[in-house]
Amino acid sequence: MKKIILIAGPSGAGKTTISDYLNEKYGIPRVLTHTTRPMRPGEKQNFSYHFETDESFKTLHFFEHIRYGSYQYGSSREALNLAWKKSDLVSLIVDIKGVYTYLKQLGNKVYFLYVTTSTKEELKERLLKRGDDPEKIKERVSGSELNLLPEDLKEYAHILVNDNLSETKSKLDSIVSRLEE
Ligand SMILES: Nc1nc2c(ncn2[C@@H]2O[C@H](COP(=O)(O)OP(=O)(O)O)[C@@H](O)[C@H]2O)c(=O)[nH]1
Ligand SMILES: Nc1ncnc2c1ncn2[C@@H]1O[C@H](COP(=O)(O)OP(=O)(O)O)[C@@H](O)[C@H]1O
Repeated sequence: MKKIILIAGPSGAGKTTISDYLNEKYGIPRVLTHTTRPMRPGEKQNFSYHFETDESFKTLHFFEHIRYGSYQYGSSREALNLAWKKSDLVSLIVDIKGVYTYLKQLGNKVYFLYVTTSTKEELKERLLKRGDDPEKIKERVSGSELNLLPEDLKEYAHILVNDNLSETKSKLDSIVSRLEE
């Protein structure tokens, strides 16, 4: 059965790192989403995201989309189907609002992985190290941008505390072997 590992959690928790690991070790492709935010150092067009202008973003057909500050983000059904053509198991990084949409539309095809760290300080340190703008970091670690796990999503969430990367990888190994059964 086709399945999607839906990855959500605070900025800096390790969502991209996890998605990259799943891709590199298990060939689980990431469903690329579209954004109008600028590329960060090290990011590549059509690799991290499909980077769009406000104009090109308007022309796309979205499954769901959201705005974060002055930037837009969205995921398309086309991109999901494209990834499912390559593999029955795919991953997708979304924010918490996106999780509601996917659970509603795709039901038991969704394996919801909520990634977090034990402390907010760890998130801030990682984001500083990653080279994020300190003003943006403040926004990302407060309010709705923190992407806390809402009470009503707890029953669907598989919580992964990513403090230690090697422990995280071994937890991911067990998750993948269960999902591939
Ligand atoms: N709902 C939704 N959220 C998205 C989409 N693409 C990215 N996001 C979320 O947008 C937020 C900001 O992403 P980004 O600017 O890359 O920063 P990051 O959180 O540091 O990785 C993150 O919470 C992502 O999970 C999308 O297509 N739909
Ligand atoms: N377990 C970990 N311990 C220390 N640093 C980590 C860990 N997991 C990820 N990182 C680093 O933290 C930063 C944020 O991770 P990233 O995967 O970009 O998070 P997100 O996609 O959730 O914003 C990156 O520089 C990444 O290399």
